[in-house]
Amino acid sequence: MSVMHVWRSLAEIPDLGPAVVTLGNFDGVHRGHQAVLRAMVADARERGHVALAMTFDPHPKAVHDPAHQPELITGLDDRLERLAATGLDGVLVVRYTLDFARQTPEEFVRDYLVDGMRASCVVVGRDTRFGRGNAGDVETMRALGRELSFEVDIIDDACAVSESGRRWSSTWVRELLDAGDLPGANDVLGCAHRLRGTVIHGDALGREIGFPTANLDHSAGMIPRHGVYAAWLTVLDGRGNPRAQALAGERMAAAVSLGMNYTVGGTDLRVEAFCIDRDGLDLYDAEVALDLVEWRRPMLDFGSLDALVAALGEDVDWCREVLTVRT
Ligand SMILES: Cc1cc2nc3c(=O)[nH]c(=O)nc-3n(C[C@H](O)[C@H](O)[C@H](O)COP(=O)(O)O)c2cc1C
Ligand SMILES: Nc1ncnc2c1ncn2[C@@H]1O[C@H](COP(=O)(O)OP(=O)(O)O)[C@@H](O)[C@H]1O
Repeated sequence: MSVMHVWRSLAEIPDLGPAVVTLGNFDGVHRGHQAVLRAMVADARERGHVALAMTFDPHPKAVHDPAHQPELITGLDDRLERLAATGLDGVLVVRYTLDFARQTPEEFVRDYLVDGMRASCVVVGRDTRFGRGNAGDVETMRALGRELSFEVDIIDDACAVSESGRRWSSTWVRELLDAGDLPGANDVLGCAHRLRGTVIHGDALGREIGFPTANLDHSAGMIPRHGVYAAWLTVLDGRGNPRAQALAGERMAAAVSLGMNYTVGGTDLRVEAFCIDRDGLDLYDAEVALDLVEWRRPMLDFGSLDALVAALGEDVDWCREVLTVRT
């Protein structure tokens, strides 16, 4: 598989010939997104054109309405990784600003889609909106296509609906994550929900009670319902820690605790992972990913460390079993 290009500005895009182009936030790159993108890639291949997408960072809502911006399902790194898996040839990441949003629909289409990305065909949903004040819609795109000589392909609704009849959507994924329904969320996502972060120092109590936990300085991935989860921990980058780097890419079974450590008087959100059957790890400073598999129970105040330790033993047994079944 060829590597997907990632461009941060129009000026970086080389001439790759005519392109089938789509645009969107692609939050989570869920199965609806994947279906559309795969169909588009297949169509581009048939035409002998390249398949390109435009995506926005930050999320437009974060710029227009910061008070109501949604927590993104993944950070940009995971969005790009998942976009690459659909076979796209390139992605333009547009730095979304109020200035960018001020372009008229025509300016945007001419400068970005036609001159910048060389669109021979633009793929959009029925409810697409673009340009200043969201003035552009499907009809605007069709009219601009006639004027500027590109086709407009409206996404087939069949692509957008799951077997249950509900439309695939980022909102659906967020609802499932809020409910702690990880098998459900992972099904809509088409892959495990991933949290990313750097391993930092906690209170150094874990090693005393026999359950050392890698504490994450959480940097990306929507925080789902608090509680205990079975998960896979992967070291993405040792970041100067050679012992962690030696484990890079290896998936380790983990019991994850996500929330307030009430038993020890905790009042802030902690994201911690105990790697099962792995003694003597050193993960400090590494960038790690947690792929969440299943929620077990809420965070509790056990009243004593002894009771907490007993519960952790049971949690770990449960996680070991869940992760053996779901490889
Ligand atoms: C699987 C698992 C479940 C946990 N559940 C709880 C819990 O229900 N309540 C709680 O107060 N702390 C819970 N913890 C967090 C511990 O309190 C925490 O790991 C311990 O205080 C050590 O923290 P440290 O890494 O900062 O040293 C859990 C930890 C793990 C690994
Ligand atoms: N099985 C393991 N799972 C997770 N971390 C481990 C494990 N074994 C050793 N470690 C190391 O121990 C650290 C956690 O120990 P802990 O006493 O909880 O300290 P802290 O409070 O700083 O997290 C982790 O950051 C990691 O480097």
